[in-house]
Formats: sequence, C-alpha cells, structure tokens
Amino acid sequence: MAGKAHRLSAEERDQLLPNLRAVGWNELEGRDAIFKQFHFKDFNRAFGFMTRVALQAEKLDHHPEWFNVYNKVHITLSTHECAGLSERDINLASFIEQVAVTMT
Ligand SMILES: C[C@H](O)[C@H](O)[C@H]1CNC2=NC(N)=NC(=O)C2=N1
Repeated sequence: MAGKAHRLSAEERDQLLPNLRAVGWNELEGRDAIFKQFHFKDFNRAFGFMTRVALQAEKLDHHPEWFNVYNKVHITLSTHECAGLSERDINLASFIEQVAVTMT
C-alpha cells in the first residue's frame, strides 16, 4: 500500500460517503468507522463472499473487522494506522459491494 493513510477530511467524506450510504453502509457512533450487514442464501455463499473479500484485503494490506454466523456477515471498516476512516476503507467497501452484487 503506497503512502501513509490519512483520515478523510469533511470535504472528502461529503464526496465519498453518500454512495456507500446509498447501498447500506453506515457510520458507527462513537468510532470513526463504517459498518454494513450482509445476508446470503446460506453459509456457502457467505463464506465464498468472505473468501473473495479476504484475498483482496490481503492484496491491499487492508483488513476488515468482521463477524460471521451461518449466512450473516457483519463488516466494520476503519484504518488502524490513522485510527479512523481513510480512502483505503472506501476502496475496500467499493470492492465488497462489487463482490456482494454477484453473490446475494
Ligand atoms: C503491518 C500492516 O501493513 C498493517 O498492520 C496493516 C494491515 N491491515 C490493516 N487493516 C486495517 N483495517 N487498518 C490498518 O491500518 C492495517 N494495517
């Protein structure tokens, strides 16, 4: 990952977050992070989704905080390096959306 992550400015948030809010991502209260819950047909779909996201996360060196039980996957994205939301979270969320549309 090139460069140091910086926390998104108010202007960057205004520009980048509406698209993600529109597809169900929300900002957490009390922490600078975004969150979304995904539901799949079954565990196979959920774990297939997680596998694809995991491989991309590894490639980006940017890892989600997530929880899975059966067909549910809850994802929190935040950048530990800058203790808040950075462009990396937006990029990973966008990738996650692309994967999810093919699997839900
Ligand atoms: C050493 C390694 O590059 C860092 O710990 C990476 C790994 N994955 C990461 N994931 C997230 N979400 N935030 C980070 O700051 C981060 N940093």
